[in-house]
Amino acid sequence: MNDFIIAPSILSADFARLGEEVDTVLAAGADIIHFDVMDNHYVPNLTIGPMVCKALRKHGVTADIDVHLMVKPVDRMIGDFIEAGASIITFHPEASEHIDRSLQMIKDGGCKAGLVFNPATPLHYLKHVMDKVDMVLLMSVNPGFGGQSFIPGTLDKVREARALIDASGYDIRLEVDGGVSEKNIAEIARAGADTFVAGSAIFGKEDYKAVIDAMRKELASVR
Ligand SMILES: O=C(CO)[C@@H](O)[C@H](O)COP(=O)(O)O
Ligand SMILES: [Fe+2]
Repeated sequence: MNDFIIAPSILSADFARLGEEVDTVLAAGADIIHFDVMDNHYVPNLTIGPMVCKALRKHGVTADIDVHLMVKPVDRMIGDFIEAGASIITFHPEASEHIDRSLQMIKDGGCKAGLVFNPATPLHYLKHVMDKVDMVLLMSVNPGFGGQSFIPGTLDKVREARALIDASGYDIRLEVDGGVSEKNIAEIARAGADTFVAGSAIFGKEDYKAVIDAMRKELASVR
């Protein structure tokens, strides 16, 4: 895997042509696919579930699928996504009654596990589970919709999370999700992120490769 990972969010893809959209964005240079699951309960929107993940695998997608669960309760969905071919499963700690158990269920299923922090959710949920976390996902918008503006205060939180991860000694990726584009990706990387979700910035343009290339060019100036 590259040092920096670009993870297009298929929330902004054309769902009527999802398999083709995923093939196109991977051929354009994306590293992994970000898969947003919303339940109209934890967040005020409703999207896609394990059947769609499974359908993408059946379609022939071999890239990692990064499942971002915005559902409550969390645990009921974990087994279904493991079975559907998820590679990484992240969830919001406030949406789980037993964070350690949810993380362990994901790990036991052979997937990478992660916690997602909304803009106002404190990082202290990480403290006792760092050994079970492969990914920290910082939301730079409030979850529920694509196409929102990046909340600038996220940059301080990225720095704080980077310091915690480095001090832990564990191999944990730091992902940022919401309002990421070629215009701010370098600044987010400089703050310490290594994995970048971008939905509307990529799928909102005609030429996905041009956007991903522009993002890589920006990232090349960072490290
Ligand atoms: O999880 C979410 C939204 O809740 C995201 O993954 C969005 O899909 C990102 O979309 P853009 O802000 O990049 O358009
Ligand atoms: Fe997401």
